[in-house]
Amino acid sequence: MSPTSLLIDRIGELTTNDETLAAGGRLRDAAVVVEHDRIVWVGPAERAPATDERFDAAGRALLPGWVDSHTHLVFAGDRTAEFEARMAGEAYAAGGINVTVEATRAATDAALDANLRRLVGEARRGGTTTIETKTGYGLTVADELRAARIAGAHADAVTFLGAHVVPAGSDPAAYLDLVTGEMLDAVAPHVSAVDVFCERGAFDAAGTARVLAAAQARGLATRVHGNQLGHGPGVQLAVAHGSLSVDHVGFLDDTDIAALADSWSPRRGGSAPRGTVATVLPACDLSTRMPLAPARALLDAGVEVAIASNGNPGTSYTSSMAFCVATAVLQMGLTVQEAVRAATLGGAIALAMDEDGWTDPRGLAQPAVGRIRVGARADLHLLDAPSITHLAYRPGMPLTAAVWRAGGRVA
Ligand SMILES: N=CN[C@@H](CCC(=O)O)C(=O)O
Ligand SMILES: [Zn+2]
Repeated sequence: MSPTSLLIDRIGELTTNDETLAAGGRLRDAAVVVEHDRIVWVGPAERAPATDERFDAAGRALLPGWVDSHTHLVFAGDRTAEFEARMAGEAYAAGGINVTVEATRAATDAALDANLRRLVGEARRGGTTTIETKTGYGLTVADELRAARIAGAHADAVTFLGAHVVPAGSDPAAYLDLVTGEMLDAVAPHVSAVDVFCERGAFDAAGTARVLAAAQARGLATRVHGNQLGHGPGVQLAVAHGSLSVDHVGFLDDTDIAALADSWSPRRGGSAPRGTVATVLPACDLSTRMPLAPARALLDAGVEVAIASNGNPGTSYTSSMAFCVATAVLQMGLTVQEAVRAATLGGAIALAMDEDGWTDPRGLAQPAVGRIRVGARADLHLLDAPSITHLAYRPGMPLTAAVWRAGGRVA
């Protein structure tokens, strides 16, 4: 029996993120053919091959599904009161994390699983087809292990964030020993990367370096939450350790931007085979009333930038990548094309997952998502709009018309 093939045609504007297909990666009056979970043909609609099924895009815009490379969705409880206090003028502090830790530890496996399923479902309905999520609200060996297992049932990539904060009542030195030893050993088989919150009130430079080294010793990729609440050593440590991404990047000086840019320069020194992605989190910047990360300056310097939701109950309770893209355009000075690329291919480069879902700790895997081209996973997002420009031109409007993930319709 021949495989079922689906033709999506009459695409008014196709954003591919593939410069080899067209200048700027955009095609007009295009078509895409999907077989099973893969894209098998991309080109002008009038040359499309015959297929078993057809979907009429009716002149609307098609783009890759969002790749949300930074979320914290294994949690229980909510932090409405903290948010209200912040909107009344209180500053965000890392300590609020412990409120969610307490609620998460008290929750049943079933409750955590149901909440994660709900949030991933919300994300999918908004066009997200690849999602990373982190542990980090358990902070005991058993609770982190359970978070990693539950995360693995719903997310495409799972990151260990035992080094989120030192849990209330723990000795900082003993906790760092635990995170880099027994906890990491327990969680390692269930995660593809290790993250650390390098910030005042969380982990300092020495602690961060220890976490990154321990992860690398176990062959795991690394990421850093860096420069979120003030200037700090997070960006420099991430680059020095060859981390796949450093996320938040709100407070950067020229040397931070230069270090990130150098990491992507073909002339760079050091042993890391590729650069560190700067992941900006616009919804978080707004929700914490922090300055928006300098995404424009990062792009201008030649840094690979990703946009992610940072979905979590404390600093960014949203999974809307469309909102993040609109904010990046309207407030951070990106063009719509730059923002869409950062929220799709940028995230895929940050995750560095190959087609089997394996994360290359050195970041050299060719991402199977984030692009519309032959061989890519068929993760497609149809807008109820003629172009991606409408994502920023009509901010806040429900523009997702259809979503396919690995060839299957999910919204
Ligand atoms: N910065 C550290 N972690 C999260 C916040 C977690 C929380 O406040 O619950 C973040 O990325 O913003
Ligand atoms: Zn985060």
